[in-house]
Amino acid sequence: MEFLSIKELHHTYFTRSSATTALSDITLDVKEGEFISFLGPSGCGKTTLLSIIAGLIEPTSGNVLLENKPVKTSQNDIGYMLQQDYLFPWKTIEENIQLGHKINGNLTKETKRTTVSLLEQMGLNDVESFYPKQLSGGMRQRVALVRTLATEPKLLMLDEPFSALDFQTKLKLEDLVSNTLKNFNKTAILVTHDIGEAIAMSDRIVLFSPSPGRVHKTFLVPEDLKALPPFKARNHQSYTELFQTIWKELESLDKE
Ligand SMILES: Nc1ncnc2c1ncn2[C@@H]1O[C@H](COP(=O)(O)OP(=O)(O)OP(=O)(O)O)[C@@H](O)[C@H]1O
Repeated sequence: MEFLSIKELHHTYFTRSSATTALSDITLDVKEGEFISFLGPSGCGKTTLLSIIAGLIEPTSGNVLLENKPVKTSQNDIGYMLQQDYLFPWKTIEENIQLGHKINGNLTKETKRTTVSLLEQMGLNDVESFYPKQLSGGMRQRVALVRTLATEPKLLMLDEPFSALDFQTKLKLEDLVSNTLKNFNKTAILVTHDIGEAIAMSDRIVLFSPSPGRVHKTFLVPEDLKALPPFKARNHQSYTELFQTIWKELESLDKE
C-alpha cells in the first residue's frame, strides 16, 4: 500500500468567462518517510496540487488517497508550514503551539511537556511565555514547525517555508527541518522555486511543466547526497551535477 497515492488527477478552474486547466493527468505515489519536492515554473499548478492533497479543493477528476482513504479537509493527518508563520500576535508562543490541542479538546500536561521538548529540540529554550514579536523571523519559523509537529500529522506540506528568510537563516533552517523530519520519520512534500533547496533536502524531485501542469520529469537524489545534511550536500559534486541537469530541463521548459 502506498502512503500517498495520486491517481489520474485533472483540475480545471471555471469562472463565468473562462476555464483554466491547472493540472492534467497527474499520477504520483509517495512512500512513508519520503521527502519529495515539487519544482516548476510559476503557474504550473504546484499550489493547486497541494490544496487538492490537503482536501481544500475537490479535483475535477481523479483522486488522492492517504493510507488508502480519500483525503478530507477536516482531517488532522496533514500539517502545514508556509512562507509566513501565521502565529497569532496576541497569543504567547506556548498558546500558539497548543492551539490545535485546545481546539481539539485534548490540552494536557503531556501536550505541554511535548511542546517544551520540541521547542528545546529546535534550540528555542525558555520562549514559551514570549509573544511572536519578541522573536526573529527564523525563530518564528521554528515555532511554526513545532506547532505543525505538535499535532503529530502523518504528512507535512512545506509550501516555500524558507523563502521569506535571509539566506544564512534559510540554510540553517533547512538543516534543522531536514534533521527533525528524519528523526520523526515524517513524510513531507516541499514546494519550492529553489532547485538547490529541493536537491539538498529531498529524496525525490518532481519537475512540473506548465499550461496545463503535468509531471515533466522525476529525479532521484543520489544516495551519497541523501546521507548528508542539506548544508553539506550543497558542497558535494553530485549536487552540482544534479543542479545542472534540472536547470537544463527548466530552461527547455521556458523554450516550449
Ligand atoms: N482560484 C483560481 N481561479 C482561476 N484560476 C486559478 C486559480 N488558482 C490558480 N489558477 C490558475 O491555475 C494555474 C496554476 O496555478 P497555481 O497557483 O497552482 O500554480 P503554482 O505553480 O503554484 O504557481 P506559483 O509558483 O506562481 O505559486 C495558473 O494558470 C493559475 O492562474
